[in-house]
Amino acid sequence: MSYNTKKVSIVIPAAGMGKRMNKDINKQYIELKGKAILAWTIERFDNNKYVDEIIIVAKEDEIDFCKENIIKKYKFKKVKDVVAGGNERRDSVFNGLKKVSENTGIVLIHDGARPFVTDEIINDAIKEALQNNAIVVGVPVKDTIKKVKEDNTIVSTPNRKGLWAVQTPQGFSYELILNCYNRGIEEDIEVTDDSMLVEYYGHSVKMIIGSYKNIKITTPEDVIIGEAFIK
Ligand SMILES: Nc1ccn([C@@H]2O[C@H](COP(=O)(O)OP(=O)(O)OP(=O)(O)O)[C@@H](O)[C@H]2O)c(=O)n1
Ligand SMILES: C[C@](O)(CO)[C@H](O)COP(=O)(O)O
Repeated sequence: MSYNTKKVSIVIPAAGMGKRMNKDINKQYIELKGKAILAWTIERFDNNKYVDEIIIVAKEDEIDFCKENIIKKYKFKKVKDVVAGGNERRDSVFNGLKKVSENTGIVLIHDGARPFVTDEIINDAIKEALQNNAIVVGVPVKDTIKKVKEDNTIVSTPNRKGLWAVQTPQGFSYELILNCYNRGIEEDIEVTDDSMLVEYYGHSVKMIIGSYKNIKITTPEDVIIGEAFIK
């Protein structure tokens, strides 16, 4: 599949500190069933028939380790480059976007810490991004969500009906996401995902269904869960 005969590129931010994991190794390199989390994640995209290139964003001091122990070890074919990340996820994604080939049509941005993404979700994200220019993957929340003040006083309880837990991949036309990132970084807009920036600049973004298994490995409990259903 191509976007008007243009490429489908993937940016995988994997340059975080993993502070909430509270381990002495970066969570991307924790192994599930003997394989690093980041390797599982990259493999999903390297094996996808529509993906043309992959850009990995790693911590500056982990680039060589990543190249040797992940990219070379697992013989990934589509990884074009491993670039240095930044202080925030936003900065890391921007560094990755700048390395994407110019003739790219669609970019999917996917957390390195989400190794459970399926080929079906990837295909759906590419297809929907082709049609809608901007999409995010998510699932309807299962718990009641409350807005709480710093003194733990409950402010409000939004209607659960319209609330979704957002995941990745998040997919965009390359021109759109690069333009929003150029502006957002320049204006120092703080975001926790990529879609926020596209929404901030007034563009419509479509939600598509992901999977409750497409979790982000964030805290130690997630490793226990992940070990159970990685495959
Ligand atoms: N400066 C950063 C921060 C995060 N990420 C990546 O973005 C994804 C989602 O971020 P998160 O789960 O928050 O990772 P960390 O920031 O490492 O976690 P923590 O907040 O616990 O430190 C991860 O794959 C992480 O490696 C990144 O590339 N660059
Ligand atoms: C992008 C994301 O995974 C969507 O849920 C999430 O916002 C990343 O947040 P983090 O704090 O960088 O893990």
